[in-house]
Amino acid sequence: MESERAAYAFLPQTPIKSTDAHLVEFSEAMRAVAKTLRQVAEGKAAAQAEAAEWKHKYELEKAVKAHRHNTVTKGCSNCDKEKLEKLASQLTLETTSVDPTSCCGNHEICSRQILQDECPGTNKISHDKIAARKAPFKLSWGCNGDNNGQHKHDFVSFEKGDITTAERSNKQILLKWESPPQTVLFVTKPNSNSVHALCAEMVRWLKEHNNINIFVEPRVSKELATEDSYFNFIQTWDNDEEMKTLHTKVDLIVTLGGDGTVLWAASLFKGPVPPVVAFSLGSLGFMTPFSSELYRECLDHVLKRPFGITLRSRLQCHVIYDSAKNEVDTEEPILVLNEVTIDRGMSSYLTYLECYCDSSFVTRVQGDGLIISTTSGSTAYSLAAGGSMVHPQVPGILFTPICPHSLSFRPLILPEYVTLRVQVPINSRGQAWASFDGKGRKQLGPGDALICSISPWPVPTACLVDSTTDFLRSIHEGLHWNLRKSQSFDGPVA
Ligand SMILES: NC(=O)c1ccc[n+]([C@@H]2O[C@H](COP(=O)([O-])OP(=O)(O)OC[C@H]3O[C@@H](n4cnc5c(N)ncnc54)[C@H](O)[C@@H]3O)[C@@H](O)[C@H]2O)c1
Ligand SMILES: Nc1ncnc2c1ncn2[C@@H]1O[C@H](COP(=O)(O)OP(=O)(O)OP(=O)(O)O)[C@@H](O)[C@H]1O
Repeated sequence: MESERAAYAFLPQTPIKSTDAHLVEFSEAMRAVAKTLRQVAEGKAAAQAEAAEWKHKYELEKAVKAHRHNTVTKGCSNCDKEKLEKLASQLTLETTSVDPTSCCGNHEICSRQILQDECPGTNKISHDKIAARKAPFKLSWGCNGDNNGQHKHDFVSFEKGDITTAERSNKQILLKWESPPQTVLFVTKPNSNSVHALCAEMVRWLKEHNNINIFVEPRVSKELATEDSYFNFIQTWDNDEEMKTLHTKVDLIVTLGGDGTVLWAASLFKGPVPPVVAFSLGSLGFMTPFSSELYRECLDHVLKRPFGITLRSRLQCHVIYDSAKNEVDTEEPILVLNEVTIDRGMSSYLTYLECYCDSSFVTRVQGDGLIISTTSGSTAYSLAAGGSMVHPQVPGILFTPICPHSLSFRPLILPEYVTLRVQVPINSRGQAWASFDGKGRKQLGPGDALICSISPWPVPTACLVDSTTDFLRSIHEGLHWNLRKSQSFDGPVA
């Protein structure tokens, strides 16, 4: 404070003409020094006050514990209110009025009540002291002032200005029907006799045992109808417009196949997706935890009881062509459950891509290409290109180069709320190709770009046990993660 006063005292002694730039600068600098000195002094005072308060709290707690110990060891039959009041009055911290009926359950003093931070009462001085120290603030989610009203109370709570992540967002999500599901959509791997036979069997069983309405893809509808007129009750769709309304009719999706069938089922839904129960009839089956042999028990369970789901985020991708950049983009986004890949396709040239994250430049990719993956896709192509395996409930986007011609291009994981732009530079030698969950290739020429961000429509997949158990089981049993012979017992002792 002395130094600050000296700095201010010095200011009037230096008459400044507004034309004298050096002196103006000097005077500004002096003001800055004065301000910093004041802040340091205030900081020190605040730290001392806080330390004193903590010491005080500690002493108070000690006194309360000692009192409690005495009362318990003496076997008191009633809460010693008088003693407690005396003890509280000796303390400078504000105390709550102690309600003997609420604290006397065990005839002990409720120290938590005494030590509460915000406690209305009569000790005005100490209350003011606490209020002055604690500047209230709010944090909100939303970027660039765009408050879209999407609050994430499940992840961070801001009680009284204290940031806490005690409430985690990755708790297992449970799906509980409020009224019984009535309609099931079957999505099946094509060209497989065993899948076809199982589909027919499951449809029969669901109709006869649960009176469920059934939807199947047009191809399967034709197959079943020609096979047996019994299946005439099965419904399907005739065109894309009808397909777009499927989510309003279907309660549950059953997939029979491998991971590709789950990807296919997800791709039928450009918006909300009903819960998916994935039966394993493929080879790897990373996302297909249910055994087809136990389909009766499994379907009975998911139709009648609450079950765990994994909310698998999807990426929504837009291709912006240089030739059409002035036109309004009317194309619907392409939604992917695994990843979008931008690679060199048939070209033998190096892919050259410029990448941006929101408005920041990320890097140039010079190699075979780039994978932008969801966390569900982290165990697919991204894994093969050296990306990390990520639990599907982790909110993030993976940025994994394919064979980069660079010694230091490590894969990244970015937060889920960013928008990525991958652009083929105008001076690029060749073309690039984008593919979506390994399908639907689109050519990108110089100046064309791909924009992607997390879609608001995730794919809820039913868990066999829970998200984490299922994920670990898949990496162990499907990918044989970290499989190694165990070290023998005998050998040198460390
Ligand atoms: N080099 C590679 O590893 C490579 C190359 C191209 C495509 N793919 C992956 O194939 C996917 C398309 O799958 P498909 O079944 O239609 O094609 P596919 O029949 O070629 O199968 C690819 C393999 O990837 C597995 N797979 C798919 N999604 C997975 C996931 N999320 N986690 C773990 N494994 C997964 C499948 O089980 C299958 O064994 C693409 O999205 C891409 O991720 C991988
Ligand atoms: N209903 C469908 N219509 C058209 N194509 C489909 C359908 N279901 C799956 N496919 C395609 O069939 C291919 C094989 O399917 P899938 O991946 O499910 O079987 P798999 O390869 O035997 O199993 P896994 O992926 O577990 O190794 C995939 O490319 C997938 O896109």
